[in-house]
Amino acid sequence: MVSVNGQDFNLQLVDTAGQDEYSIFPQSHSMDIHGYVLVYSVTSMKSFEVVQVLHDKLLDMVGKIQVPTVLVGNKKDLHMERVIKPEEGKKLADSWGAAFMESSAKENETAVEVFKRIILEMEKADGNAAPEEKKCAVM
Ligand SMILES: Nc1nc2c(ncn2[C@@H]2O[C@H](COP(=O)(O)OP(=O)(O)OP(=O)(O)O)[C@@H](O)[C@H]2O)c(=O)[nH]1
Repeated sequence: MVSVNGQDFNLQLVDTAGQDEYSIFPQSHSMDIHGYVLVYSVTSMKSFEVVQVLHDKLLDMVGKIQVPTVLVGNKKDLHMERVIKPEEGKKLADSWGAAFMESSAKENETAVEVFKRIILEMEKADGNAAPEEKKCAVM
């Protein structure tokens, strides 16, 4: 349960198995899913390329030009190993019409923030017409 703007959201999370750009994206990943969190590592150019391929596949699968998405650059605590600048992540997210943030799984606070952001994106897509409590499925 996550609270955003005084409203409680029941989040149901679906984690994908490790993906690479060649893996098939099962149709089930588009059924009953309201928003997507795409995560790359700021220490890996490969992962940054893979999220771009995954995003393309995702749009193909859901058949829309935009879906509520948050692009997350994770491992921001690894300063010495960083290869992707925040501006590059932001630019990519902007090109998708998605929200962007950087996080560290080592900081609980940024992890919670990711879920708050995807709820806001889903709300935006939903036109903010909100019943008392919502169920959201996030992948
Ligand atoms: N320093 C640091 N390490 C992290 C962070 N997030 C994940 N890791 C480490 O990165 C490794 C992979 O993390 P996972 O959570 O298994 O990554 P994943 O993308 O779910 O992996 P698969 O889906 O199994 O491919 C683990 O050793 C984590 O401890 C982070 O924010 N900072």
